[in-house]
Amino acid sequence: MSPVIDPVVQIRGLWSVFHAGGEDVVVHRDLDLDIARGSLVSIVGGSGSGKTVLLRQILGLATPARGTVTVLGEPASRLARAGAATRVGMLFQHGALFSAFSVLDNIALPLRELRAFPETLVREAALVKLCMVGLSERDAHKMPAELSGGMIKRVALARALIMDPPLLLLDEPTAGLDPGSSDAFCGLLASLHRELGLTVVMVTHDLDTILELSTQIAVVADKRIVVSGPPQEVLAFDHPFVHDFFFGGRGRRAMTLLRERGLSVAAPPATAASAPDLLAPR
Ligand SMILES: Nc1ncnc2c1ncn2[C@@H]1O[C@H](COP(=O)(O)OP(=O)(O)OP(=O)(O)O)[C@@H](O)[C@H]1O
Repeated sequence: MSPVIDPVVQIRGLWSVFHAGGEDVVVHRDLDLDIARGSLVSIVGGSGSGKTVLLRQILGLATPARGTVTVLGEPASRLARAGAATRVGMLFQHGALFSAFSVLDNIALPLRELRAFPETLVREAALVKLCMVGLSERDAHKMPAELSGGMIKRVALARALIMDPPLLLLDEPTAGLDPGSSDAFCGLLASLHRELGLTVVMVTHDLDTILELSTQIAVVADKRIVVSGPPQEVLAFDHPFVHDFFFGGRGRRAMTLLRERGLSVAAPPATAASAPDLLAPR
């Protein structure tokens, strides 16, 4: 893995260990990862491989048993303190909205909690973010129970972005969405990434999303990052997880779908060795 200049996230020698049933469970062993400014990174790996724990380490919500996690030049543990929302926005997989609050109040919450700005400014900022995620002012006073799954994700995204953080973390952003809503949400992420110059890190199993959006893919296997780099490089990497995930049945279907949608993707190869041909240069 070649070092990244000026990384937004830099992880070195990370060990994540939990104590369960009287035993130590090692989830990450000596894991390294660099995330470059402005990249859109998908973290992939098998179920239980430690992807969500890795996001929690980046957020400073989990404590490394060993190693360092540096985010925007500071130890991640500092992010867990007040003011974190100005630096990192997080969309949790089950990041439910507060059901008793309107859409606008849900979005405004992190800003309002600071008690630093007048109410008119808070509401104006929330309205800007509401429109930024493709909702309209008509939606502002709706309650969460009145929203579709795709709208809920958009409101949660607007809330994550309320403080204009340079780094956005997403845990399974398209889980539970129908294919149409999932495509629309991917389109929104792509345009926000482009227009706001955000660094985006997402954990996802959704191959369409990974192949369509990622500038970098990081693969968690064997308790570490076994490969991290541009999609072409990762798809060519010889590892059983990479082979099964990208070239198993699901992977081939995703590649075919993307080709049908006009994304330049060559026919799946017989072996991973010819993977660099799969994706056109981005
Ligand atoms: N607080 C905790 N205490 C004990 N074990 C934990 C804790 N948090 C996570 N784990 C364990 O760490 C391992 C990795 O969990 P994690 O949720 O990161 O996996 P994942 O790769 O995100 O999986 P999935 O794709 O299924 O969501 C699992 O075995 C899980 O049981």
